[in-house]
Amino acid sequence: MSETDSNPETETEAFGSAPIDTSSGPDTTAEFPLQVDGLRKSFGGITAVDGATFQVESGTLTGLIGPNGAGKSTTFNLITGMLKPDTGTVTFNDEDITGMEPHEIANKGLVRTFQIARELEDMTVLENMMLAPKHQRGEKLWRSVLPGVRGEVIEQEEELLERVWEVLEFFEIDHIAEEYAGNLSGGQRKLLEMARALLTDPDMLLLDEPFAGVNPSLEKRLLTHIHELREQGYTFLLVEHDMDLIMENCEHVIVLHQGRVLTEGTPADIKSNEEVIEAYLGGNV
Ligand SMILES: Nc1ncnc2c1ncn2[C@@H]1O[C@H](COP(=O)(O)OP(=O)(O)OP(=O)(O)O)[C@@H](O)[C@H]1O
Repeated sequence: MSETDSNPETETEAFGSAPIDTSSGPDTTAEFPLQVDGLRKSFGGITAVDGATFQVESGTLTGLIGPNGAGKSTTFNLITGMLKPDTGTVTFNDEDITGMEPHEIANKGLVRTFQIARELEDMTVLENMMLAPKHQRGEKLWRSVLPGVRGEVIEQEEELLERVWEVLEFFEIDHIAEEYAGNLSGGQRKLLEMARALLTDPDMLLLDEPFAGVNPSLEKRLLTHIHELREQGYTFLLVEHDMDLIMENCEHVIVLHQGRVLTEGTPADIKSNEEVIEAYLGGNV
């Protein structure tokens, strides 16, 4: 068992991550890269998402909240192509992406973090990074392997490796590059998940409860990285149950209730909104 796994205190090291090369950062120009319009999805008799309409402004950390069963996960799955909507549209960077496959949507720069799959637990952090799905846009890192151009392939691998280390350093997990993913603590896994997502050169990241099971010091570190990336122009949509965390970190909050947007606004607006309080208490709105 690794030192980092057995001793969570090692996660409390000081902040100060390496700067990341923004030349491969987001290149979106849309003011509202993500637009969701009239999204609806039913499962048998249950309408999970019922006409959700909202948009996310570029370069913001926007929170998507709502009581249990409000439709947050289903909305995420509809946006990222894991589910197809019954009606409604999802637009990303001014392109209609409704009904596209998850990998096509990821290739467009809209990426969600994924838990480290079981089969990746027996691989090191570095191997996990090397196996992360690569972005095809601009073919920056991962052009197809053409027979007879060995030099070019080696060059691309070196380029990828350089980028991998850059991202590992940014998330301050370069020192555990040789550690097996299965030995990581909950928080370190989350950092690796986000590092893998960043390697795909996204414009926008969808984070579904990224702080679940994360100790407070690593939570702070994750948040620091998210804010740094946001300042570099990345856009975030965050589903999170911890209301204090949402209120302290998001500049805009969208409240889902019974599959549709109940209200949205600044954290201060949301905190004092009677309808929101009632929705969370289970009252009728
Ligand atoms: N695959 C499915 N089949 C049947 N019902 C589903 C399915 N997925 C979601 N639902 C139902 O749709 C509604 C919305 O669920 P969803 O998971 O999207 O809400 P949520 O806001 O993410 O909830 P939570 O905060 O509890 O995770 C719930 O009533 C849920 O039971």
